[in-house]
Amino acid sequence: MSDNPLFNRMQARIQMAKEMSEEQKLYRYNGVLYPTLMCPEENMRALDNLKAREDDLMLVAYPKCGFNWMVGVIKKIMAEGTGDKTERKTPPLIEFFGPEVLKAVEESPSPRFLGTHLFPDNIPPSFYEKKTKMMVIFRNPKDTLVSYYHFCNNNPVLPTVESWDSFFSQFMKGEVSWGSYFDHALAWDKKMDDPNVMIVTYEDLKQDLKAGVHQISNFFGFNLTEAQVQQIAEKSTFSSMKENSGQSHGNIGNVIFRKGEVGDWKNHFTPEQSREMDEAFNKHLAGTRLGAKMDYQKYCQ
Ligand SMILES: Nc1ncnc2c1ncn2[C@@H]1O[C@H](COP(=O)(O)OS(=O)(=O)O)[C@@H](OP(=O)(O)O)[C@H]1O
Repeated sequence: MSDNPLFNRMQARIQMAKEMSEEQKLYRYNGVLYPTLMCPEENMRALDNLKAREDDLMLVAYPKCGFNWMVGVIKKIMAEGTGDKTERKTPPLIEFFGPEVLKAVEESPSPRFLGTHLFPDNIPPSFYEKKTKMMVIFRNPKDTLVSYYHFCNNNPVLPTVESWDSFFSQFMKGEVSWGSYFDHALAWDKKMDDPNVMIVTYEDLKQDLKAGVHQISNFFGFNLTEAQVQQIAEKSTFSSMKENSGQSHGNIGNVIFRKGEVGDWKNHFTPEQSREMDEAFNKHLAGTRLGAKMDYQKYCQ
């Protein structure tokens, strides 16, 4: 037993997962697949009662697009920007909360840091009503798929993947937890003019993390010094976050912080699968602003 109740809860869920069949590990809520143990129906229903605040910081990501990376970055920005360096261990995913945690979140002081993998239309409406600032991180679909494949293979609360080929097909059909990558991307593309939404890409952040930290802190209204930005960027590299992942995430840390690279898809995709993804990208995202921002040709071809 760890002295961190969150790690213990995760361990308990892993134990429960061992007693479940593979089919039981996912269920559908409003037509979309979710992991049964992490976001049961009770959690999803409880979200109807979550009241957003104007000064909440909201992080949104389709699974495996760099959510945990940005959790690290935003926590550090908040610590520097507010001067409150208390280490908060609660993972900010609102769909993992459940009624009890939600109650505590309702009572916690501003600014609150929240996050989600939910499709934009399934985020509680009060976030839009309150004009809460939402930062969205996207990653190229080929590396996202590879990262998702490894995550499913190594996370006992998710169904074990039968094979690379079968996971590839499931992802392309949107038959994975939180639904279709392309549906998420298209929905966010339509919100790119919203001044309360900022979309960043994993690849741009890999290229220049310092510029990214600047951009993110400005978006959330924190005016950091050059030295603070520099220090946050240094502590948020893949190697430094992986090194600290036991502390920050417990046993699952090694699974989340796997490789942290752009282009690992080249080690997994067959030429045929690569073509299939290119076609899907062209069909859904070519000609969109988000599609252009992703620079698919540079990172996926
Ligand atoms: N600091 C840093 N720099 C670069 N890349 C990083 C960093 N932190 C996490 N990662 C990589 O992000 C991938 C995990 O994505 P998520 O955190 O969104 O996963 S989750 O859906 O919330 O479980 C996963 O990608 P893969 O390594 O390709 O699997 C992580 O390694």
